[in-house]
Amino acid sequence: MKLSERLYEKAQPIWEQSHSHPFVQGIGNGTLDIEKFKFFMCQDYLYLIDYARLFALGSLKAHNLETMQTFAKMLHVTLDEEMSLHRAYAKRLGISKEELEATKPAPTTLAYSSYMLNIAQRGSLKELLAAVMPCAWSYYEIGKKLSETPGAMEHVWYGEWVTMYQSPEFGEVAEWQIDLLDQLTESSSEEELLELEEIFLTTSRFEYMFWDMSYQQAMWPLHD
Ligand SMILES: Cc1ncc(C[n+]2csc(CCO)c2C)c(N)n1
Repeated sequence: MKLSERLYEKAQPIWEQSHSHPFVQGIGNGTLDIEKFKFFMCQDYLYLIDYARLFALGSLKAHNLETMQTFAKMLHVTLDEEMSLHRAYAKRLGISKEELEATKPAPTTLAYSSYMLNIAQRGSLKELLAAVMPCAWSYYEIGKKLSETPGAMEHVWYGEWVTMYQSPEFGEVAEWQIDLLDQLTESSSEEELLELEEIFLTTSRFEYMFWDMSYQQAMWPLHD
């Protein structure tokens, strides 16, 4: 069994909770409160800045030129395509570029980004991939499922979001990460596979927490 098949199976209970979360359902059926979406967009923008750094670390840790190039391409896709979606949304939502960039990270954003950066800096390419994979993969799954709801891709606010994440281009990013980790773990020990599984499940849980944080607009306690 490939590692990705095992990870997919193990993560299903968590991913299903994300999919049925009211934030995700609200994007699909268009009922999500726009204030919650604004909160999400600002926090996600910060998240993507750190996520892009992970791709830079991937390039650094890659074993060959082709892998370096693909990480560099994903870095570009994140900074210039995915974050362009956020910049365009911010404009429509009345959030200035300065305001977007001055967003303070909420506890969950900080915990999630810090965890991934820590894993990626200390570990090899395998640990890095296990940490980043739920992001691209679970978003692609969510995008595809939500795009099946009639009207979801045409919704005045959430249509562009659904259209972007269900796109084959984002599917390819997820598939490339999956194939590379499967290839790198062909002869891994059970002990190593269990460690990678734990990382993958941890960032899957963080994905769920990110939806929930956005729904609750959960900032720091005791902040001014
Ligand atoms: C919390 C959070 N998790 C995942 C994504 C989605 N995502 C992050 S990087 C990437 C690959 C190419 O840029 C994708 C699809 C997000 N935006 N925010």
